[in-house]
Amino acid sequence: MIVAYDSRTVRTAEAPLLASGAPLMERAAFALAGIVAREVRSQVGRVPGSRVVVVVGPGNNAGDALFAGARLARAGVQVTAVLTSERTHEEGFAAFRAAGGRWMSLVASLSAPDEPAREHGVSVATAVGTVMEADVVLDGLLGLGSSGALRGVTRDLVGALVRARARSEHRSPLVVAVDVPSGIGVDDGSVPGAVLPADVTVTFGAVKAGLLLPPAARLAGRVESIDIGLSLHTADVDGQDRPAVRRLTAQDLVHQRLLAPPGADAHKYTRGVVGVVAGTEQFPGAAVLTVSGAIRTGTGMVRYLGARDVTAAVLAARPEAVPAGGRVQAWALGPGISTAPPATDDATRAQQGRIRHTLAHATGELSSDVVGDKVPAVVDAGALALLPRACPPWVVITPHAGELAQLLRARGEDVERPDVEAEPLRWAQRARELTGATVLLKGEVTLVVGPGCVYSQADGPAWLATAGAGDVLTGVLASLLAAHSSAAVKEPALPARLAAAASLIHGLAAHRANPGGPISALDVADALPGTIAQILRDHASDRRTR
Ligand SMILES: NC(=O)C1=CN([C@@H]2O[C@H](COP(=O)(O)OP(=O)(O)OC[C@H]3O[C@@H](n4cnc5c(N)ncnc54)[C@H](OP(=O)(O)O)[C@@H]3O)[C@@H](O)[C@H]2O)[C@@H](O)CC1
Ligand SMILES: [K+]
Repeated sequence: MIVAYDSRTVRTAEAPLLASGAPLMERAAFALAGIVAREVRSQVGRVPGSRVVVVVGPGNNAGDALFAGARLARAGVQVTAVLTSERTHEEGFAAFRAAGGRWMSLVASLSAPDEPAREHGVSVATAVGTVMEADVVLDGLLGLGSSGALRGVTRDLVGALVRARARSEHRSPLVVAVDVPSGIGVDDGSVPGAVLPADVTVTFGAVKAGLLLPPAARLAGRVESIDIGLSLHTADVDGQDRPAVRRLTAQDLVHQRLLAPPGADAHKYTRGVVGVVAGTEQFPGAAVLTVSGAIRTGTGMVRYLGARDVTAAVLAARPEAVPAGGRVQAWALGPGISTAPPATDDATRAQQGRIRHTLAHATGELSSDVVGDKVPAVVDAGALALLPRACPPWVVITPHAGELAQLLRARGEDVERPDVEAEPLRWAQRARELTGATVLLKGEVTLVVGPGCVYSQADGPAWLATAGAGDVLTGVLASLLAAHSSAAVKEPALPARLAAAASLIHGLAAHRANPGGPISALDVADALPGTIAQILRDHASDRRTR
């Protein structure tokens, strides 16, 4: 599992070490210089004689970059620092100059106003020209201390660099962000203004939440986390150093038994029975995809409920499906059903009626003596408008940004799709507060918000943004919830973990369906069995040796 922390937690963990004189910045700069040297070597084949520019701001983030720059200069790299502020990290700057680093400043005076240096007050255009000739640029403008959009000359420089890189047809330097890409919301992953997109982010002590959260996550490139000696816990317990964001890996699916091969005494109810209410004559494919997603994830049995023609389509594609009600351990509700009640046709009205009835039982809203009535449910597409006012966490809603905005508006929030896209964490958390449900917000990076936990999964290729892919995900998630049905009702955070697991499996299946090329939703469903077999093969042995 990858875990990420907010800035307050990281600073709290740093404080005692700094007080005892632990050389945190030296450790950070040492590791940073090593990674930059490796990147330079892979870019230009050698380290001495290569060109690196460090762009630096006023604080300790600049200190990391300048000390790393000093190390690189001593290794024979031509290093130039571009200063953007009247003050910078003094010791770092002194070490950098002592190592032979060159520098220029965008401000007219740098702590010594009378010093006649031609490097003072250079134009943004001059700085951009220098950066664009480099092999690697280090973004050491701002780190944990950043607040809001970049301001002043820092904003001008970053804006000009973004434009120069977009214009440059041939080469532009590889960007290594120091701790975080400067200007992102370190804690919430927001992107309030211009940010220089990084190819690599070298982050110190712990991954910062904003590096995993959309939309900033896509500006971080590959994230390399450097251990500088902070001790932070990853456990699921309340406390100051609880992770702000988690990301599951394939290994977690096996180690946490989210995926497990059936035991010798397994039968369909131990493997889980999924009930699907999806599809109408207008959108029969959604029913096929949802049912396929559940069956191909290894569920014990799928019951399908819908109109006769849609049932025929489901059975033609998946003869294993059972076209009748009965005991169900998790529901998949809503794909292929119109999102705008009241429905104008009988078939949609019938499906909506089934969904209302199912949700009333599954959530425990209708008191019932029937054992196993309270069961997890995935609420997608057309079922979102039918969500009860208050839900337990074993109801998992799976909207995309537009659907989430619609659901929030129906609950009195003034929010549109672009607002959700700009601050997905904020709005997913708001939806959880307002509904009580676990929220899986689909996107390039999928967010899952459950009670006291946030997961961020970025596993699928961009090709996965295709019609029907969400229907398959609904089936995958219902299958996992059915396999853990009673635990998911008892443990409030388990549905969120299973939702993150479903997103991960779905993303990996998309890669497997056609590596590097176009995929259809049914291809993703068909790739699920092989993907799951691969995950179990790859990680079963390391589980045994733990
Ligand atoms: N402590 C240690 O030993 C270790 C620290 N480490 C490193 O230190 C980094 C944190 O350093 P930090 O706290 O000095 O903050 P940092 O982000 O460099 O500068 C903040 C200053 O920027 C300014 N500013 C803020 N927002 C702005 C904006 N939007 N636009 C423009 N300017 C803005 C604001 O200055 P002001 O504008 O108020 O003058 C503020 O004071 C951390 O990320 C890691 O890299 C690691 O090496 C581990 C060991
Ligand atoms: K930075």
